[in-house]
Amino acid sequence: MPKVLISDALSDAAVQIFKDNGVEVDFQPALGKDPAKLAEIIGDYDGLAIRSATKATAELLAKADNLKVIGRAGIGVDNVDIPAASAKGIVVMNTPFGNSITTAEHAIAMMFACARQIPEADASTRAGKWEKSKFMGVEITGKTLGILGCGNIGSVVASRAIGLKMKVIAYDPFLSHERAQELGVEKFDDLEALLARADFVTLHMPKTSQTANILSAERIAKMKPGARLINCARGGLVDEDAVAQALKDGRLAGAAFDVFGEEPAKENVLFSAPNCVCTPHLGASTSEAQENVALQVAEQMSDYLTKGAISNALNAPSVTAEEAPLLKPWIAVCEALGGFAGQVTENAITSLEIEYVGRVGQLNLKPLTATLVACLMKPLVGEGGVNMVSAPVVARERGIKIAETRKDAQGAYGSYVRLVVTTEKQTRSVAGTVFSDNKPRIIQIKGIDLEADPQPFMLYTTNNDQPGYIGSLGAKLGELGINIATFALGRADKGGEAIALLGVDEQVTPDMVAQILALPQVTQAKALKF
Ligand SMILES: NC(=O)c1ccc[n+]([C@@H]2O[C@H](COP(=O)([O-])OP(=O)(O)OC[C@H]3O[C@@H](n4cnc5c(N)ncnc54)[C@H](O)[C@@H]3O)[C@@H](O)[C@H]2O)c1
Ligand SMILES: O=C(O)[C@H](O)COP(=O)(O)O
Repeated sequence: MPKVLISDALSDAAVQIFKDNGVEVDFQPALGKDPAKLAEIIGDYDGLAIRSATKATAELLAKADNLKVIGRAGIGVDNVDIPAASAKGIVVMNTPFGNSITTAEHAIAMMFACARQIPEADASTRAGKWEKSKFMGVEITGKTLGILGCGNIGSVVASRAIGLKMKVIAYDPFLSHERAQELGVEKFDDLEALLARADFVTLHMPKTSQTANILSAERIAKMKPGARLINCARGGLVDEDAVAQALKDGRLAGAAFDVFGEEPAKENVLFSAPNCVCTPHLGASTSEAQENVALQVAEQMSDYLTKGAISNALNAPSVTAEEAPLLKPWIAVCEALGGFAGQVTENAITSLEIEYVGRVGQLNLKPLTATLVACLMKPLVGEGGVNMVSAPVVARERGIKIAETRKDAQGAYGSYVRLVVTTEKQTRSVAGTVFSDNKPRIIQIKGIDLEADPQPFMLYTTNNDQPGYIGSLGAKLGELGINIATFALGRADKGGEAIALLGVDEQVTPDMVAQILALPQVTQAKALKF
């Protein structure tokens, strides 16, 4: 039974979902704040369910020897080292929509709070001051709202703001003009032009290396005098010192921050700035959103751990629960083809062409290609160096071009996968299919037909097609104490090149390979391991 650790304050609805799906679960919500203790026990778990308090750093992941999936009950995954997770084959998934409405509502609430200084007015009233003239606010109706990042949350904010009779303008390089029109927002291509125009600016973009400090001191200086700034996206997008100074100088009339450069924010320059409303990262904190994201993440993680289905992953292709069983036998074919090619290829690979022929071409090809490439790269980069999650990136880093083609059913098998590997010196191919027993077979090597059943240990030889070879190979293996489990043969033409792919009961050692190579007809011999 797979085992999941919940190390953050997820709704306990997640616990029941895991149990109902046959997943053992440990609910330890305080662990996210105790990285040392988390590191001690992480090795016991197949899955880790988190919010933003748990930091899934490279150091933690180095100890996570059994971990297969990290599920973020929420949106932002800047607390997960995704490259480190990918390198270990850990799928990272989030719940991209579950808290969008709730967070958009918080941004709107913060806009009102800062337009009417509600927190300060509340504190003053409770203190018995009745400072009616001190808290002069502004109307929102008719004002211009500038949205930075108009994705899931930004577009909900836009629709609510339009309902409040605001004019909405948006800066988002990935927002199409059609989508902007559909949302009823005016798209700005120039961020500074938007800043000069907007009465309120609200951020809804992820924090990445491109967006960090996007509202720098220079840009804050270009905001419309008297504007108000809301950040319910991520700390680090805005220069907090510059905002505090602009509030003190009166250049900005107000600000509202839910997120901070350093969290938990026990101290921050904004806390003492005038007209600044602060909340402790509450954007997603409604019972509705927390239930949504907890249920969703528990379903997604269970589906992956028990059925191999992948959804909302940031570092792996999606596979539905319906697709997973259909893909399984073809994944085995891709493992065999990639494993074979990776072990027999001796020169630097420049390109791979993967042909999906017949019905296999109707499946989701991304996981098939990723598996094939991972198995092919393993002998080249080492067992721990690549997996299905990291394979496309590792291949790209090595300058290997990958092409996928779908072809109509053809040949005796109708449906098969053919891998063509081009190196600096030559082009070679290997093909495989699924037999009626739902097991993989290698059906062609270098254009020569054969039928080989992949085995954990194999021996591959090429030879000149002359009488006596099979006998001398069998005798040599007998002499070496190697038991033959399966024996597949093929040849191009009579007297031409012939191939043999044998399943054997134990690993053929390099010394044994040298003795096989010494047989008169042999041109190539390789010990293979799958
Ligand atoms: N305060 C909270 O509790 C809370 C809750 C949920 C989400 N968030 C945060 O809100 C942010 C937005 O979430 P979302 O679900 O809307 O994400 P999303 O991916 O749906 O939208 C983000 C948008 O930002 C845009 N973008 C990317 N780079 C940009 C750039 N350089 N300039 C302008 N726009 C850019 C993208 O095109 C996209 O449209 C994330 O950072 C998320 O972590 C915070
Ligand atoms: O990215 C998110 O989903 C939000 O920042 C919510 O974070 P939280 O789950 O820690 O409240």
